[in-house]
Amino acid sequence: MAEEAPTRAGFVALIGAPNAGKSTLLNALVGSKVSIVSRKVQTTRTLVRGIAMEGSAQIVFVDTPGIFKPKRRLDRAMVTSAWGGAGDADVVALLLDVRKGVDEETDAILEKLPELKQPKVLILNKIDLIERSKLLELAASLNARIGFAHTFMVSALNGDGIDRLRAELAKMMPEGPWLYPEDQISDAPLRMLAAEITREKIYERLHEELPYQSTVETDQWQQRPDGSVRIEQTIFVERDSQRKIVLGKGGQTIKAIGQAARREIAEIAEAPVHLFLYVKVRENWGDDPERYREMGLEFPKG
Ligand SMILES: Nc1nc2c(ncn2[C@@H]2O[C@H](COP(=O)(O)OP(=O)(O)OP(=O)(O)O)[C@@H](O)[C@H]2O)c(=O)[nH]1
Repeated sequence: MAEEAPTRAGFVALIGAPNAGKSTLLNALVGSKVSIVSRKVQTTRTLVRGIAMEGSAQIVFVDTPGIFKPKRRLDRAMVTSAWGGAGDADVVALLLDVRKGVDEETDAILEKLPELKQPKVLILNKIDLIERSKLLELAASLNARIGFAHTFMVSALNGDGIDRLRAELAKMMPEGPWLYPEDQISDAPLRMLAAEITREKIYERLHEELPYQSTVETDQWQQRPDGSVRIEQTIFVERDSQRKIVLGKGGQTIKAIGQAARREIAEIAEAPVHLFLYVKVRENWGDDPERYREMGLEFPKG
């Protein structure tokens, strides 16, 4: 039997200011439509943005929104955990628009980067827009400031440097089994985003009664022959009293949550959506470190 290369899999936290070209880069790296993870949904937690395959390696790109200019109260409260999300990743990648250079926000990010222990890489994007001498100058000055393991110069728009970037990131992934089954790679970001949208709708309506006490999982994402999508999600709460709050009187609350979520999910899915929501009590939810990890939150120790 021929010896196969060991499988590798890991997370790359992609940090980039708005308009640095994250969506364009992910589309180029992943080769499927991931830009659906739109500007509109300003979520706060670590989000899977796309999954790239390179040989036997699986590279899961996660986004840590909220690091740049946290505006909303919840966002501000969660910035620490957004950084925590970056801390969980195997590689932290800083994406920079070379034409824009280092502005105030990026400067603040650069200040914080050394606190993260894992390898960091610098991705200089939009190299099609500036002169080579300026590009090299920028690369040199950033490398003098932070010990980047690699510096990549790419144009996400025309594809320059993308194959090399993907190949090098693959080598940085730890050996281990893939994190996502192959047949879910293309819709994993959508599943997660849909869960995030529903969670956001719950938060909008119930944050006083249910601060951070629910999670949402997308159990089913099924394309139907008529072009619509059937989605089933489970909302997990800690106690039966919370389940009643989520359901509301005569099911009014969950109905409203479902309607609002369905509208937004249909936009990202670009298809009519049938959304089915279930509410379940998960006992001792708060004691399960795995749940915290899934949300990109650190498990409170001690
Ligand atoms: N010239 C040039 N333009 C680029 C390049 N990459 C991205 N852009 C453009 O930069 C703009 C912002 O790109 P997006 O991919 O939407 O960037 P983003 O705002 O970081 O993505 P989100 O995080 O999803 O909001 C778009 O107009 C892109 O076409 C590049 O390599 N060269």
